[in-house]
Amino acid sequence: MSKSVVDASPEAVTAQEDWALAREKRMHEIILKIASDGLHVLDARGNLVTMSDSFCVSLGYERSELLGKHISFWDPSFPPGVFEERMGSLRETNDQTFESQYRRKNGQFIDVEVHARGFQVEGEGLLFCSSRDISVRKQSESLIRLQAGALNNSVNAIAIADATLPDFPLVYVNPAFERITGYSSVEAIGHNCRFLQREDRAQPELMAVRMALMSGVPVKATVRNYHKDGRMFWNRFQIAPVHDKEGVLTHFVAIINDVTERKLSDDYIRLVSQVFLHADESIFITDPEGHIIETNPAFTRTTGYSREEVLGRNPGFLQSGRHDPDFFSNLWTTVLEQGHWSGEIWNRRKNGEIYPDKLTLSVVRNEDDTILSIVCVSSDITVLKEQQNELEMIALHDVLTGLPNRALLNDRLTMALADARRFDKKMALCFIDLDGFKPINDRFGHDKGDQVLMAVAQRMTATLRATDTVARLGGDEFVVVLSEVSSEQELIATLQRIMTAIALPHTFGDQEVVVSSSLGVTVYPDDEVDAETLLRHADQAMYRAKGKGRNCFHFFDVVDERNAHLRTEGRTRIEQALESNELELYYQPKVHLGTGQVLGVEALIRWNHPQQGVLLPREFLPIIENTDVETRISEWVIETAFKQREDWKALGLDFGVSVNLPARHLHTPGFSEFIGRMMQRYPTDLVPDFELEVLESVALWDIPQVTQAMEACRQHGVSFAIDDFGTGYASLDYLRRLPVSVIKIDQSFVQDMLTDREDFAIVEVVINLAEVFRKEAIAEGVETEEQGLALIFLGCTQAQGFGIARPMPAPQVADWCRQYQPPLSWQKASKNPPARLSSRPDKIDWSQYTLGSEN
Ligand SMILES: Nc1nc2c(ncn2[C@@H]2O[C@H](COP(=O)(O)OP(=O)(O)OP(=O)(O)O)[C@@H](O)[C@H]2O)c(=O)[nH]1
Repeated sequence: MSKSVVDASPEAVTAQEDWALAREKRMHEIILKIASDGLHVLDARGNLVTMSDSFCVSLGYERSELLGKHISFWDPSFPPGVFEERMGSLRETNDQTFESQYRRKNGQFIDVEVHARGFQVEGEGLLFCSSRDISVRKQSESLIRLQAGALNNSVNAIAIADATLPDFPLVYVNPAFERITGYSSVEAIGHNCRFLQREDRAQPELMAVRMALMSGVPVKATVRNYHKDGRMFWNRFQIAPVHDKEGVLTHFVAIINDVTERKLSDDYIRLVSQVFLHADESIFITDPEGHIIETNPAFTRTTGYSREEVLGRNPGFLQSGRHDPDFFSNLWTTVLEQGHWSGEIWNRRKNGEIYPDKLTLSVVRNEDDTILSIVCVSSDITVLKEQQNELEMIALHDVLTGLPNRALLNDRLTMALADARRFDKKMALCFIDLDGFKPINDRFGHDKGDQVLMAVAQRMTATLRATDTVARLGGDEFVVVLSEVSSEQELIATLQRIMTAIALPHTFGDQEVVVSSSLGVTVYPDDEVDAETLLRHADQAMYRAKGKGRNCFHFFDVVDERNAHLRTEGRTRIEQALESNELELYYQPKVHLGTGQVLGVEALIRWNHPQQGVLLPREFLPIIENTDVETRISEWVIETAFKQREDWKALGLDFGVSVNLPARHLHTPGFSEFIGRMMQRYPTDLVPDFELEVLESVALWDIPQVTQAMEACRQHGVSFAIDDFGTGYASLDYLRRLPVSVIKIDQSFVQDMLTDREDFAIVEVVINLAEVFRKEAIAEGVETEEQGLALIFLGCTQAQGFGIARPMPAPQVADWCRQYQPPLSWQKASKNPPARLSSRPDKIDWSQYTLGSEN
């Protein structure tokens, strides 16, 4: 320093300046050597003029390899021509920073940030460039971009919470989080994640998560969370703690998955596998080719085969041999066509035992409809079958004898009938009732009765063929179905065998008991009806056998039955006739033969049949004999006659009316009260003027009862006549005791009295009897003048018959009464009655009388 002060000569100054220059140059050289940025200078054409060592190193070239090279040698973004353009703008702006990529000698590119500045040296324009390798920065920038992209596009919801703040608020949530939870990032950020929970916050998994977060350790869990709209979803998440460089916990990153669907299907699969493992049903699964691919423990328990023994095998080893090949081919056809087969099958266990299985086969298909597998579920129904058989046995058999009961009989009978129809065979049904069985019970006790029933059952079974059926209906009633009958003789022989077997003695101690039987038989197809009717017919025939005196058989008569059927139909039709006013009463006058005075009229029913015209009582009354219809019609007859009598009374015709009373009606409870009501409803001064005619046979039925019934009616003012007298065999004593006022001589005697001596005698006797018992006699069926005359001679002056008047409709009666005149012969004879005739019509001197002259 002192030298410069001391020595300030021009040489010294020049030397000093040179030194300073050299020093500066040296410094520049050093700078270029040690500079870390890649310093380099380009001339106006872009050729490299000088550079720092670091520039050479960054490009991997020797200095000599680079000097003078055009910029495009390392920077492809400056091809020749482009540099000059850019340089121009550089000169203008003078200073520029830009990023580019240099190609290294080894071909690798490096990212650089270039700072360029133009300058002049001795009039030459140069460009100073300083380039810095920014590859590392670039890489981390792109990594950050990549990470952001990954977060935004992740299908998993991601949430980041600040671990340094109380309550760990969220600082970031990705779009998947927004999608899965329904909460936007604005709604979520700043809050603890618990907004995804509801009242079930005590889930054990959540507790574990809280503990882990407090301890700052990673955690995984699956919990129930709730979408913003309230929907529950299963959230399977994992939370990882994030630490800074110093190891301080700063954040938690949670990856969240909605696994609802999977969880449900997992749960379902878990459930199904539990069912599979613990089911009582034996299950095996086959592939589409029928090889077993899985079995459950119940399969092993049932069949005795372990899973390992059967895997890969065809289940044919379970076959019992009880089904024919068709059975299995049908089974598989059904499974493949309908996807399902269910039924019972006999299988064989490993120990050889055959057992009944209730089997269901189901095809499981893929989405493309190809078969995935076949599932076979089966239950060993051995016990069930045994119980079923036992129940069937109880339900279908009689407990005492073990024979089929009514239900099984119906089955067998229906089958036998179907067989007979199909094969055109004869079959017979036999209804058997023991005779006098009740006394066995009464004498020896019910137990002994039971023994008899059991013995009878055994004997009958032993007597018949295996194809026949012996059934017990109850009590001492049995039914036998003879499934094939070749001839009547054979059938009769069988019936006799049955009767003989039943009639074998039963021994109780030292007592021997014999029971006979009554059999009712019907044969198909002679009796071509259904099973139920066949049984009814056999039952009816059995009653006929009982009626014939028991210990015999009776064949059901189809013709009889048909008539009975017609009777039933007829009954219904007659009831309809009553309802639709098709019935009418005709009246036949009863007169005094001598004076012609009308003493009364007998009401006689007629049916004005719409198709058949007027029907007489004998044409339809027999059909309803002894039925309720008969009683109803009788009530109608009585009331109509009462009414008619009142009408005639109004016309001044004061004669009585009589009606024919059916026996059943007389004995109907309340009959006398009915008569009482009629008398009250249609009162009269003439007593008695209403007469009930009862057949002699009816009157004799049960004299004390009939007498009682008649007396009860007489209290109400009606009288009784015995109709058709002489046809029964009334004892004189009965005739005396019966409270009847009139005896009507049956027309059959009257009609033949002049030709048949016996009839004449009967007429005479009846007239005399009536006189003796102080009853009036009236002759029915007088057809000729001679008959009337003979009756007068015999002392009978009252008569009715076609010879006097035919029955006529009510409106004609009044006119008839006005005009009727008896034959003169009758008038004359009754005025001068001859001495009583003897029982000899041939003794009558007819010549005294002029017959038919004035009538
Ligand atoms: N021991 C015994 N008796 C029974 C059983 N079921 C019904 N009875 C009796 O069997 C009898 C059958 O009655 P009926 O057929 O009218 O008696 P019956 O003496 O054979 O008379 P007829 O058939 O007219 O000859 C009745 O007394 C029943 O009480 C039973 O299971 N065991």
